[in-house]
Amino acid sequence: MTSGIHVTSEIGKLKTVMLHRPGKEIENITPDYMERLLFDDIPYLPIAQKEHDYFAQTLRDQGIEVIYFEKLAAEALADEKIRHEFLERMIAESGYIAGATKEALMEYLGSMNVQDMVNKIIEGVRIEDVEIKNPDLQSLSEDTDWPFLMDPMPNAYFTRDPQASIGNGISINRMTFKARQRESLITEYIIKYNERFAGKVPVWRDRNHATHIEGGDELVLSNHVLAIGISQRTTADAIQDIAKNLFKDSDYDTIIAIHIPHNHAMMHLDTVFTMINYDQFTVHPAILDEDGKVDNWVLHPGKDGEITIEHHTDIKEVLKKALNKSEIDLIATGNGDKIIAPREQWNDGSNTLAIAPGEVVTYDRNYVSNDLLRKHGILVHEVRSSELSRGRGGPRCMSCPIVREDID
Ligand SMILES: NC(=O)NCCC[C@H](N)C(=O)O
Repeated sequence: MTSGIHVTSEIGKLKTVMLHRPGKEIENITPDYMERLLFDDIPYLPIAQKEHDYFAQTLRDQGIEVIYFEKLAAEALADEKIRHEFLERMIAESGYIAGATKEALMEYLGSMNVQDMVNKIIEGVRIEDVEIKNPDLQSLSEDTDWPFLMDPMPNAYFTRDPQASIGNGISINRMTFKARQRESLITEYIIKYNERFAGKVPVWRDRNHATHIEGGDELVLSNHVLAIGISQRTTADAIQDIAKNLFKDSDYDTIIAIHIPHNHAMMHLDTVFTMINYDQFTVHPAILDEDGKVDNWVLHPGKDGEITIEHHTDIKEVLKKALNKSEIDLIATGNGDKIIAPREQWNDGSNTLAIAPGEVVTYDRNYVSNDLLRKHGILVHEVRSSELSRGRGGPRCMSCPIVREDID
């Protein structure tokens, strides 16, 4: 076991990764709740789990240590006092700060063994799960059209987003939609109390903010350069805020903020742009204009804690300069075809997980993009994707690197 976090690139040999195996939370999605829960369809859980196990095994077969979010959480919450404090906060963030429902939830979840408690919180608590002994006005007037006292977290298998490993530290994210906001409370406890991380991981930005940032937008291009999407999920002011902290306390001195369309299909930068080698990236053509340009701003530390901001549109030139490369190979999703590119992007054809320079894990269904990657010299490990892809995230979204080897 390696302690702490060490991620100084998107592509350094992956040593340890955090996943979450989808559980019963997936079966708490119905057509009426899909939009609120950020799904477009209902995955078939047994197959989704099989596909996820295949993904985890593909990583293990490459010598990567796989650790699980839900297990790290249970370990972090072993102490009764910490567990009590966590439950109070989790229940408060689920809508019950005080009163009969809060007390009933405390009793119900507090009486479980810690792993069952964590799993149940992720799964969601239904109204009939809990007995409210002395009902109060809040519990009596509860909206019974909504079946949950505590909403399920079906997006928990996208471990990329609630946090992001950057250097030896982490950003614990204030997420945009209510459906995902409580996921990063679990991260907060893992980082604070799991002995693997406790006291060893600087938090570059915590979740106590009104402005939003999500891990799918945070790309670690090198040991001093980040790319961060200005997207549906990450706001420009949150980027400026994390920049201030990173420029002061870390080795990061360059942030390329890339503006992408603000929509569900392209919710994060990593759904349209990923790094797969020292000088190679996947890119969905829809983020570029007809001249291949995209608005981006490069942030650097200025004088007296100020930040300098330069506007650019030529992303190739910006990447060349930031990464000190003479050429950059941008590989178009679906080979840039009008039909294939959006179809494969929708199923995360751009969402590659690099496990070493020039070596990636991708969904098997994006065969045009995968073949193109191979033609560009990339080693591609395909994983199964019929059910997992229904949540709108691919191998990068489903993984949070904890340790990578440094690159030269
Ligand atoms: N990094 C990513 O792009 N993650 C995919 C998240 C999908 C999830 N259904 C969401 O809407 O947040």
